Amino acid sequence: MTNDIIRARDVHAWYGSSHILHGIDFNLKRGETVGLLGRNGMGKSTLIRSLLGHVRQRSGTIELQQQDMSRARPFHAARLGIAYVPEGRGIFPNLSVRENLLMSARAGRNGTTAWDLDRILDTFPRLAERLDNMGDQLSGGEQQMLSIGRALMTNPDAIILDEATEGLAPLVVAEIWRVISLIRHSGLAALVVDRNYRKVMEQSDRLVILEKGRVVLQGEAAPLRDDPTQIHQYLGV
Ligand SMILES: Nc1ncnc2c1ncn2[C@@H]1O[C@H](COP(=O)(O)OP(=O)(O)OP(=O)(O)O)[C@@H](O)[C@H]1O
Repeated sequence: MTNDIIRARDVHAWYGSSHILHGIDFNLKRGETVGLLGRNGMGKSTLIRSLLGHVRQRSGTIELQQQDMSRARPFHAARLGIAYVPEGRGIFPNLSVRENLLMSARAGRNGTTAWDLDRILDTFPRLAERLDNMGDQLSGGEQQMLSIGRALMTNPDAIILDEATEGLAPLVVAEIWRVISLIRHSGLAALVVDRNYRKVMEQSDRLVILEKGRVVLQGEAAPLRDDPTQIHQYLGV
């Protein structure tokens, strides 16, 4: 049995007549954290959105949990245990923190309910203090925590975080990275996109770098951390 939660081969994607992804191969294995890097507009979000079925105009082979996703719709990915925290969050503004969390609660594919309300509130003490506040009364950082909390409440096998720290104050950013590290060490697989490439390198087992819709570098994170010359070259930093 393969260990891949996500397995994609030769993925192309288009927005109208703009050809954005040009034949991408990508894997996410059980339990690993992959950092997806690349300068602005290189196709990171488009790759994620294509893998999950949000981009209609796509081709190639995409399998989630060994199931063919070529015709699948976004809710299939969620059902297969792949939780997505999109750029710009996605919470219910008119529901309380508690309601937001409880409405996402469900057992994982293997029946686990390891992530329940108590564990989320232990993980995010800020949410515990705001349980009865409405989503739209939260700060940006609290909304982001809630969005991650909602994803974890589904007891997924993998979580995808696209720019989870974008636009947040430094203390909140540090808090989100603490949780990303905790998620990583909990055994859940993760795919992480973030502008802070140093943090991504530090928190990933493997790195994938995109340039103009192609994978230009991928490999174990440790050697790339030790010698970041290539990373600097591709990221222009
Ligand atoms: N909905 C859309 N319609 C048309 N073009 C799009 C759309 N979304 C993204 N693009 C274009 O596709 C290309 C890849 O964008 P994408 O958002 O995937 O990049 P990214 O690597 O995630 O960068 P960023 O960090 O800026 O989000 C860019 O040229 C962008 O302008």
